[in-house]
Amino acid sequence: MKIGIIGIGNMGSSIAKGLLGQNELYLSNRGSNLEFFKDKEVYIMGNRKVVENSDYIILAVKPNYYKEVIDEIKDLLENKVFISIAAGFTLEKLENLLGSDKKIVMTMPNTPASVGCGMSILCPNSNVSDDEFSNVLEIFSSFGKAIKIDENQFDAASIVNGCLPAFVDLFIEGLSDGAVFCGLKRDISYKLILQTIIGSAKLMEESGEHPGLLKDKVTSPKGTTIEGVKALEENNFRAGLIKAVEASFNKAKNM
Ligand SMILES: NC(=O)C1=CN([C@@H]2O[C@H](COP(=O)(O)OP(=O)(O)OC[C@H]3O[C@@H](n4cnc5c(N)ncnc54)[C@H](O)[C@@H]3O)[C@@H](O)[C@H]2O)C=CC1
Ligand SMILES: O=C(O)[C@@H]1CCC=N1
Repeated sequence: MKIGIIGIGNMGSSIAKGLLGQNELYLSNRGSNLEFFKDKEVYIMGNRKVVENSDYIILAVKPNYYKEVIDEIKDLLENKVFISIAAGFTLEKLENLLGSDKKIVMTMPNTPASVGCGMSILCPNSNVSDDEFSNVLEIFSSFGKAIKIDENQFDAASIVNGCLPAFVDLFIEGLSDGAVFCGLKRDISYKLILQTIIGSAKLMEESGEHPGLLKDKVTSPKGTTIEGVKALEENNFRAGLIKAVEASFNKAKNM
């Protein structure tokens, strides 16, 4: 496939790395963040040239630059598929900026894409054909898992998808601080916490069991775990998570 990516920062470079080798890749970036790609099989050029050469164009600049870049390239998008990864850009907003006749897929990937372990949600507008959408799914599957999601589910799903890595990072950092407070060496704490989180996620995925049930299997009567669970509840752990998702959701709606 001929794929163009405009904006090679955190997400653009993660996506480009996942796509290396199997596709014709056209990249552009304002500034000089393309060192990694200089000796790779990619074409580096300006924004308009990227669009001219590609069939699928991923716009990976920050949301506040979206309008500026769309104005620069929108006359070149006839019969091409425009792919958004920006927070807060609904299909309606994108159609208003690009034209309602354009082929648009709104998506939300996440940063684990950079290690081939991303999770992406995708939602096409009605101008995108089934074959074109399959190709976009294939593009996003090359750096992790990708699923189609209904437009009315997209806003809430995009918070879980896009913002969650930062929430998980805070969780890990806090757990490590607790372990260090209790005397554990920092590097050992990260090793244990990371493997335990990966293992807990895998256990839940493979067993299909409810998280409450898996928690019950760890908590013995009068044991150590239930003490920690009580402390978490007293400090509004779950209410805090609900509020965090709600706050990010409200922000996305008002961008
Ligand atoms: N960072 C994250 O966790 C996630 C970000 N996103 C979305 O991805 C998009 C990009 O975010 P990041 O990669 O974090 O930003 P970033 O700032 O790391 O990368 C953006 C890149 O675009 C370049 N750029 C700016 N204006 C340009 C222009 N006119 N032409 C060409 N290149 C230009 C910048 O030089 C920079 O390298 C945003 O819309 C964000 O909402 C989506 C999912 C997760
Ligand atoms: O907050 C941000 O800017 C990005 C968008 C989705 C996740 N993080």
